[in-house]
Amino acid sequence: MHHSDTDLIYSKAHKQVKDFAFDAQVVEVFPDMIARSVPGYNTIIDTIGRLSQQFVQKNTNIYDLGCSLGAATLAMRKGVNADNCQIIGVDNSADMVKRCKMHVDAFKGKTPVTIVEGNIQDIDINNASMVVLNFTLQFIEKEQRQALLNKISQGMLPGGLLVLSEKIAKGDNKIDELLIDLHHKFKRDNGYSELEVAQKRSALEKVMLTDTIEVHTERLTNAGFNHISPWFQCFNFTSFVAIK
Ligand SMILES: Nc1ncnc2c1ncn2[C@@H]1O[C@H](C[S@+](CC[C@H]([NH3+])C(=O)[O-])CC(=O)[O-])[C@@H](O)[C@H]1O
Ligand SMILES: O=C(O)C(=O)Cc1ccccc1
Repeated sequence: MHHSDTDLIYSKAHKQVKDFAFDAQVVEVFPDMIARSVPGYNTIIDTIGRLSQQFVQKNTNIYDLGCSLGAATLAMRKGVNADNCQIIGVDNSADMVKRCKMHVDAFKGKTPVTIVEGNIQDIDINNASMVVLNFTLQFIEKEQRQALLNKISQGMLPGGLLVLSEKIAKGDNKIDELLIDLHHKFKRDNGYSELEVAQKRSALEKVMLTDTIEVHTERLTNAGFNHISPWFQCFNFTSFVAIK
């Protein structure tokens, strides 16, 4: 197992910082990278587990879209009490999927899990009582986000729950500067250097585009969710619940 490896990807100066990608190098250090980079990540994963106890209905499907190494999948497999359910985790990074399958196989649970390599925009969503988009929508082209949420909503049952976690923007320059600065200080406190923070920021610039809480709420409303609210925010990281 390599999941305690330290993220040193941006520790040396790069002549040119390439766009961020979920390749083998990132997969190797991903648990360390995400825990040191996303404030509240462990709280959000634990809460997804708790929500699965409450919202998953018997004889239904549960989706973890952009599952990476399966942290939310494993939290839900622990949490689900309902009978005859299955969890489907999807990721389009072959390196992630390979390692995710190892994580899933390393533990046992009564709810079966299938990890699929694919684009979440192409897969079929049906009979779903819970869907997780934990920091995944932010990597989808902005013009394609509404269509994806519509498809998810159409595959969900009444009373079903979507958890949507995203890095957000406030649309107020002063506040955005403050929240980004707090996030960078958080990363500095977790051992990243100024250089690492700066190079990661430029690697993400073109591939991870943020929306405001208002834009996310409007999209979820348009997609047909009936009850929508942020339930978590730390700096510029927010998680929403949306109930069908
Ligand atoms: N179109 C796509 N189709 C499928 N997968 C995609 C797509 N675009 C990006 N991904 C995948 O979405 C994941 C985003 S990480 C999610 C963390 C996880 N949810 C966690 O709870 O630990 C978030 C982050 O690193 O900030 C990566 O594994 C990508 O390969
Ligand atoms: O590292 C950052 O600055 C982030 O915004 C979060 C993140 C975490 C892991 C992969 C990509 C982005």
